[in-house]
Amino acid sequence: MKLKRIAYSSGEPAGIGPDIALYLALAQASQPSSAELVVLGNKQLLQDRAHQLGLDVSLVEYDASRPPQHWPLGTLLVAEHALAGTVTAGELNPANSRYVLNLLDHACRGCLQGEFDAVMTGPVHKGVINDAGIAFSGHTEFFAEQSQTPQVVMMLATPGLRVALVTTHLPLSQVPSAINQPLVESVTEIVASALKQQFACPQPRILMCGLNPHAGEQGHLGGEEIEHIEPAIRDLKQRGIDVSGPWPADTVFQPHYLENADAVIAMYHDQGLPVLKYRGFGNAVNITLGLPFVRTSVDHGTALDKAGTGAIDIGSASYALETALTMVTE
Ligand SMILES: NC(=O)C1=CN([C@@H]2O[C@H](COP(=O)(O)OP(=O)(O)OC[C@H]3O[C@@H](n4cnc5c(N)ncnc54)[C@H](O)[C@@H]3O)[C@@H](O)[C@H]2O)C=CC1
Ligand SMILES: NCC(=O)COP(=O)(O)O
Repeated sequence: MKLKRIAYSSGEPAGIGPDIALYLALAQASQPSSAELVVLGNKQLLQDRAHQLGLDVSLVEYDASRPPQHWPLGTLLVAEHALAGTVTAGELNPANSRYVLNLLDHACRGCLQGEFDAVMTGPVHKGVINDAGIAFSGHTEFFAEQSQTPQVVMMLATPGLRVALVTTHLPLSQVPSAINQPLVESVTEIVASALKQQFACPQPRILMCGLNPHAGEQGHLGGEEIEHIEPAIRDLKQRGIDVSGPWPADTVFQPHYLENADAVIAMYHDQGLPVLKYRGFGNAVNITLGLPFVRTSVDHGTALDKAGTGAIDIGSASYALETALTMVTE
């Protein structure tokens, strides 16, 4: 079988994204025999970080014209991108924001054009990218826009729980007006189809959260359930999708409900993700559903306080890599 070529965009240079690449190169479990990992990043930065961490990693320049191959433990293949400013672990420098975006551009273009079979993203710092004058709300939205995909879905998964979101990086004040019946339906359809095709759930069972406390309490605590979410559920059921709700979010995340479900759909970021991270932080993956390519990501952020210290956990990165590989080989 042909080896898969997976891109790892190493993200914010002052964060732990580069450290993750170095530790992955040294971890047997993270060197799958069926894939070649290409780190999109900067060789000097990786060399400096390896030195800071006391790691012995051999950096090899990536050549896109050569077929993927299996590299020995301790070797890291690097697709070179130039930095614009100095990098100090833990200290953000807006001068490097364009570099971060260049990594994502390469990843997206490479996946669309067949250079890469999938991308796993390292963490970026959304704030510093915006500080540099570049509007950016997240990888999810960036990859959707770059690949001209009108609707994608953010789903995080850890063993025993998958949580997908109707809205992603939106100020809380804008969430209620963003929720409407067509959006709830299209998100649910993407989740149901991905569960079937990419996650081996032949008959996906989906639990849908309400937006308001107690799912609106029959309209006494908010009207979005009656106006948008319930009609969407009725339509989806008529189309054969096994979805129930709207459930109060403080009820549905109980084992009693979750044990009979393949995914929960939450209405907004902080309704679903804290539960997911409480259950599986460090052993969870973020997946963008609906893109024309496979994109997975770590479940955490830039961890600026840990960059260059060696006190990091690469569990989520390993899981994200493994998930990407499973998704491209299925
Ligand atoms: N996939 C991505 O690109 C994501 C990026 N972010 C960005 O990260 C930035 C910082 O976000 P925070 O809320 O501080 O979350 P964070 O995940 O960076 O850090 C929260 C805490 O967890 C620790 N931590 C995180 N990952 C760790 C790891 N692998 N090993 C050991 N400790 C780890 C950190 O040291 C910190 O104490 C924000 O700008 C945010 O936008 C946040 C989530 C995902
Ligand atoms: N909390 C997860 C998160 O915000 C990651 O977003 P994205 O950069 O993957 O879109």
